[in-house]
Amino acid sequence: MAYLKVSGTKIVDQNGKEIILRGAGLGGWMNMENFISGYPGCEFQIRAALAEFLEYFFTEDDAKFFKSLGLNCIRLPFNYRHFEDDLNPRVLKTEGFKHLDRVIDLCAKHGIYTILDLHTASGGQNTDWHADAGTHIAKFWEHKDFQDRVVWLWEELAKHYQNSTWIAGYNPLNEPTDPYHTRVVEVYDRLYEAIRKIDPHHALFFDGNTFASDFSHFGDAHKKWDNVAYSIHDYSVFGFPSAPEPYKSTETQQHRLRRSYEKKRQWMDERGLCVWNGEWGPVYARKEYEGERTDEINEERYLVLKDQLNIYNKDRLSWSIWLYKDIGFQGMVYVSRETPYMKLFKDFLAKKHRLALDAWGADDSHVRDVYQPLIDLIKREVKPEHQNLYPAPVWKLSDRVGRLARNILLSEFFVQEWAEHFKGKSEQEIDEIARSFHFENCLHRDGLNKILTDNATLVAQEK
Ligand SMILES: O[C@@H]1[C@@H](O)[C@H](O[C@@H]2CO[C@@H](O[C@@H]3CO[C@@H](O)[C@H](O)[C@H]3O)[C@H](O)[C@H]2O)OC[C@H]1O
Repeated sequence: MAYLKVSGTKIVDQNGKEIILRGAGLGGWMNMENFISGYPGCEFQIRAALAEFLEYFFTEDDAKFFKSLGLNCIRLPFNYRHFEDDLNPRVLKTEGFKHLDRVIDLCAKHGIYTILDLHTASGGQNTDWHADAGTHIAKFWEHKDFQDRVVWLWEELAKHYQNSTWIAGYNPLNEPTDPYHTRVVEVYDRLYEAIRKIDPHHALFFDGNTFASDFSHFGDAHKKWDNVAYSIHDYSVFGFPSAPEPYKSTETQQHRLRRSYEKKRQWMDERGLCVWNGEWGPVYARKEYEGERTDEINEERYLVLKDQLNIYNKDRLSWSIWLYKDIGFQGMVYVSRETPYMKLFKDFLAKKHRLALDAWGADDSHVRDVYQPLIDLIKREVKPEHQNLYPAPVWKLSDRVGRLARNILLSEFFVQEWAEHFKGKSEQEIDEIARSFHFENCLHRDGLNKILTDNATLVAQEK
C-alpha cells in the first residue's frame, strides 16, 4: 500500500490510477458542534461533560456500515485542544492521538481512507461557532503566535502520521476567513514548508478563503506547491430553510446550483488544478418542528442532493458530504429519540430550537420580532456602504446579527442549563447517556443513504 497523490486535476494511486474519493465528514466527534451534539454555544464551554462520548461516537459498526454504502473516505474534523492546551502551548497532549489513531485504524481495516481536518485553530481561523473561539473575530489572522502554534501542531501531526498510507491527506485549516485574503496564502506557505520537511508524501488539501469558497486572491501561489488539492465547500442555499423558493429541479434552479459550484472552482479550472469538495449537503426537516410538512421538505432536499451529485459525477469530483452522525438534522445516521441522551435533553432541545440558538439552518421565526429591531436600527443608522462587514456577502446583515446576538450572546447564558442536566447522575448513567451515540442506538436516514448508495453503484458501472 502506497500513498495517494495529486497529479494534475486528479488524485491517483501508486500506479497512476485515478481514485475518486467519495465519503463524508465525521461531524461532531473530536470537534463537537452545537447542532450536531445538542449543546448551546461552543465546544470549549462544554467539553468536560462528555468524555466517554469519544469512545462511542465511531466504532467498528460505523466503519462497516459506512463501507457498505459504497463510500471510501471519511474526513476527520478535530479540535486543536485535543493536542494542545491554551494554558500550556506547544506541549503536546499525546492522548489526542489515542482517539484519532483508533478511528484511522478502524477505517483502514475496512478499506476506508481518512483525511485529517484541523477544524479549529488557536485564536479561531474563522468567524463561526465551529472555530470554537467563542467570538466572531478570527484572531488567528492577527497574532503570529497563533499561526506559529498551528505550524507547530502540524509538524507534530506529520511526525506521527507520515507513514500512514490509509490517510489520503491533510486538510490543514478548515474554512479560513482572512479579511485581507493575503495572510491565508502566507500561512499555507508556512504550513506547506513545515509539513513537507517532515512528510514529503501526503497530499495536502487547502481550503479556499471565506469558508472554502474563494480562491480569487491565490494568484500564482500554487506554483510553489506540489501534491496539493484545493478544497471548496459547496453548500447550496436550496438545501436550507432559507431557500428562496421550494426546489423543484427546474432548469433555472439547476443552472443556479451549477453556477455557484463553478464560481468556487474557477481559479483551479483556469490552472488545471485538482478540486476536492470537502463539505456539502442539505439539512433535513424534523417532525417535531416541521410537522406534516417534514416529508415534503425532505423530498425537496433529496432532489437538491441528487442534482449536486449529477454535477459532481460529470466532473469526476472527489467529495465529502457533511455529515456522518448527529442528533438528527444533517447526519446519515442519527441518535434515536428513545435514547437516554435525547430523552434527557428533549425539552432543552425544543427550547434551543425555539430560540434559534444554533446558526446552522436556523429557524428564527419565533424570535424574529426580538432581533429585527436591531437589524432595522443598523440599517437606519449605519451608512449603507459600512453595513457589509466581512465575511459579507457570504454573511448578510441578518446573519451577522444572528451570530452575535443569538448564537454567541444568548447561547452563553444556556451553557450552564445544559450542563446541569448531568448533575447528580451516577457514572453508569453518564455512560448510558454517552452511549446514546453508539451505532446500535442510532437510526439511519434511509432516503439520504439510498441516494448515496445508488450513486456509488452508478459510478462503479460508469468506470
Ligand atoms: O463545521 C461545519 C462548518 O465547516 C460549516 O461552515 C459553514 C459553511 O457554510 C458557510 O456558509 C455558506 C457559504 O456559502 C454559501 O454559498 C452558502 O449558502 C452558505 O451556507 C457558513 O458560514 C459556515 O459556517 O458549517 C457546518 C459546520 O458544521
